[in-house]
Amino acid sequence: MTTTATGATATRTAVVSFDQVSKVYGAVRAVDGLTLDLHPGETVALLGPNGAGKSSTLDLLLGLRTADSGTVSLFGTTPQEAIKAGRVGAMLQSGGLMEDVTVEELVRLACDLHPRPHPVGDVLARAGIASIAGRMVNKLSGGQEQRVRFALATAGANDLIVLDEPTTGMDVTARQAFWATMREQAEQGRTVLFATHYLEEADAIADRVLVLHKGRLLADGTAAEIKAKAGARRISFELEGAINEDALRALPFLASLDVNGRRVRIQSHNADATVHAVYGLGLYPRELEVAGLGLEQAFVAITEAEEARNS
Ligand SMILES: Nc1ncnc2c1ncn2[C@@H]1O[C@H](COP(=O)(O)OP(=O)(O)OP(=O)(O)O)[C@@H](O)[C@H]1O
Repeated sequence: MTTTATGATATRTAVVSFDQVSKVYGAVRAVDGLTLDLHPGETVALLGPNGAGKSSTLDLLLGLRTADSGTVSLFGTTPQEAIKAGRVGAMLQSGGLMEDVTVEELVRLACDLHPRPHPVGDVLARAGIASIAGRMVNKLSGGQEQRVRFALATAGANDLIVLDEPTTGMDVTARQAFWATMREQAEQGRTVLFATHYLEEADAIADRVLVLHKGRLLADGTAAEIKAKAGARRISFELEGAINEDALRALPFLASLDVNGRRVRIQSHNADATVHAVYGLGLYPRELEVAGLGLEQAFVAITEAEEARNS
């Protein structure tokens, strides 16, 4: 149920819906009771350390694997039905490209197979591969291959685009062009879900971030909310003279301490109280800075806290 700006309540079908979904490989719970809904027009980043279950989640979403329990639905139907209807485009990490064809032939094939295809020329141009359209697929660089995968994922009018670490191997220019295109897709109401190891991409591009750890959802919110959830702030200053690390380590609300030469870096759960205590030690911190955590630090803090809870 959604409440609109006018206060009216409307029901909208989730683009993706996971209800208590689990996937087990032997003793490994790759996906563990995952429940979440994605909505039209959202750009969602899926973050998690190696082995967190990101690829397994995307495989379940795309119907490439079957859940051991729970239900996965896309647009209120099964993943297979949604894909058959041409509503989903995917760009996965693995999976070789057909080799003995040119880039254009491969893209044309993808367009021919799509129920709602875009013109081949548009697809090539959008993916930045018009200039290499005549090249054999087996002669491409890693970054060019990624662009071809991207073209295949956007060969038709999909409502959901699923990307597993899409910019791996792309240079900075290709990466920027890629995300500009993805933003356009989201502005047109498409839902974009991407798994990434580049936290700065999640921070810059996603309007919603899902943090997965051991197959469970640890955090779900905007990048700002995830940073706030980590609950710590960064304090940085310089000290003159010998530094007594033991005294610093005993500061209140300390989450971490790093001393490098004269520079002291602290993560604190209560920055005001920690800084006050630094002065209380009779120290005179110079070039004092207090800032929130970056997404990367928040992500590490959240997953480490979960590890500590489980150990
Ligand atoms: N086919 C499989 N057989 C057995 N175990 C598997 C299989 N696929 C994945 N796993 C295990 O399930 C867990 C989740 O793996 P998954 O590939 O989904 O994680 P990921 O978050 O995508 O990791 P990465 O960031 O390294 O790509 C891991 O412990 C992995 O070893």
